Amino acid sequence: MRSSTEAVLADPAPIAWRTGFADLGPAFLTRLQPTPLPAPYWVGRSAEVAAQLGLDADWFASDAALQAFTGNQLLPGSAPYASVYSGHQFGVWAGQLGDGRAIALGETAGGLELQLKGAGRTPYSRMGDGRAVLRSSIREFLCSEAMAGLGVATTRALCVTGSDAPVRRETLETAAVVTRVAPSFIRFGHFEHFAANGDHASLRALADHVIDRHYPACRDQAAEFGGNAYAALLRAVTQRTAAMLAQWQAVGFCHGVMNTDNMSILGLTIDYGPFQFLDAFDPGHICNHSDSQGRYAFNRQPNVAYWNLFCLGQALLPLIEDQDQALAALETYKADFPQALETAMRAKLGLAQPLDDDRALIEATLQLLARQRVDYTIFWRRLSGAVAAGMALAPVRDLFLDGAAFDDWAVLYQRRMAGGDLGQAGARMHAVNPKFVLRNHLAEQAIRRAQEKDFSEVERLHRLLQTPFDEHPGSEADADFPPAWASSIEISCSS
Ligand SMILES: Nc1ncnc2c1ncn2[C@@H]1O[C@H](COP(=O)(O)OP(=O)(O)OP(=O)(O)O)[C@@H](O)[C@H]1O
Ligand SMILES: [Mg+2]
Repeated sequence: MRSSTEAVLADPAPIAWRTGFADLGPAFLTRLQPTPLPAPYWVGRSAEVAAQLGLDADWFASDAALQAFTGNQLLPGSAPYASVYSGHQFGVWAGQLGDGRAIALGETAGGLELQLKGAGRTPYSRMGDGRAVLRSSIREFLCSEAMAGLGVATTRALCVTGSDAPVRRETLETAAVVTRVAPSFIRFGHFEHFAANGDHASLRALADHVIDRHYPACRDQAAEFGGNAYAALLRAVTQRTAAMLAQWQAVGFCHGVMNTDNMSILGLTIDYGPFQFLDAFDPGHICNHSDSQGRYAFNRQPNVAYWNLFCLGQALLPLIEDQDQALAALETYKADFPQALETAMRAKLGLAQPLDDDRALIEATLQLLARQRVDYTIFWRRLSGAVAAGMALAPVRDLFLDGAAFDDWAVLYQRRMAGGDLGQAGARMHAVNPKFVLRNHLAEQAIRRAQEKDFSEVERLHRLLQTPFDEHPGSEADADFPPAWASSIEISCSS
């Protein structure tokens, strides 16, 4: 390892860069270098993300790549920076935050930003050490890629590297760096920052950048909002956020820290901290051990997203100028989210053509699952198999303690499915109801092995979760109920 990040890798440059967010200037970011970590090693790598970036496979396996993605050597042409944002945390204005441990390497010519999470202190670190621990980095890597495999809008993870450098949390842990990839890492909090400071010129520059780069159609849609493209932007972000929330709720994903600084302007899932995929279906489940009030409980997520969008709307108001236009843009959430969720749930049930009563059937299904705390993922997968086998519901019924309640529901479901092609319905259901999700205990097993320097479980899970709708014979244990010890796993904001 070289002692300084000033050292530049030899040609040929593995990545072509273009200017992007960084062009907005010093009000938005601070140029700086990642802080090196000693003797890094690979923990996990995504060939799929590497291919999206057009990385040469041999180079991606090289020591040069290992050093670059740990922040130990600069990639040619990269000009790293950390950006400033603010935000509301747990419903309270938190003031200035910013990339306290994420350092952007820049934007590729293909329009993807690369960011090292855990690459050292920045001017926005406040009391933090700028680092991320191996445990949370593995969770972020695996979950980003698992969400992509599920078809959920998300930032991606190229790789994780580790180092034996100690990092203090509740106990002494070791450092790791996740290389994240997304078209943009701009958050609602970036807008809130400039609005709160009354810096409307920067606010406008940021909004124009986001429209030009990511939402060009908003210029045309401005006509619907009295010529105001920023109101069209607010509506577009609202629509994407509604779509993302419907995906989360349908797949049983609990984010855990839906602060406005963790809301992507592109409607991507960002910041994999105390997240959890539901095991037993408990609508009020709180996955973040630090969330004592349950603000971010599973069933509150859709409303929190709307609350967060409202904060974004407030921040954009100096540009939108007309409060009614802003409210009209936000209003779309109230129709879009339920509509998107209903579509997703109908697909999970295998219903091809929508009928008026579907909403009632969906509600009855979720209430039944909630009352009996049935495992969410296993229920849907077994139901898919049961339908494919011609309504052979016995294995699904086995999941319920109160069989009579299941039978009552089954009458409704069978009536709804009558006359349809069950083979086709089952096939459709298998394509939307995953067999595998990154349950906490699976991540935990991979983490424990990785802490012993055995990264095979990270690799195995990563591969499995890329195609979570496939059967993967031999991986039955990964699709099974969580073991008893899983309920004792405590996931907090500490990472
Ligand atoms: N160890 C740390 N050192 C410095 N800053 C930190 C650290 N942990 C969190 N922060 C900062 O605290 C704020 C809130 O943290 P939060 O947990 O939401 O984000 P994060 O996990 O660091 O990163 P991201 O949102 O980029 O995934 C952010 O400004 C973040 O950069
Ligand atoms: Mg965050």
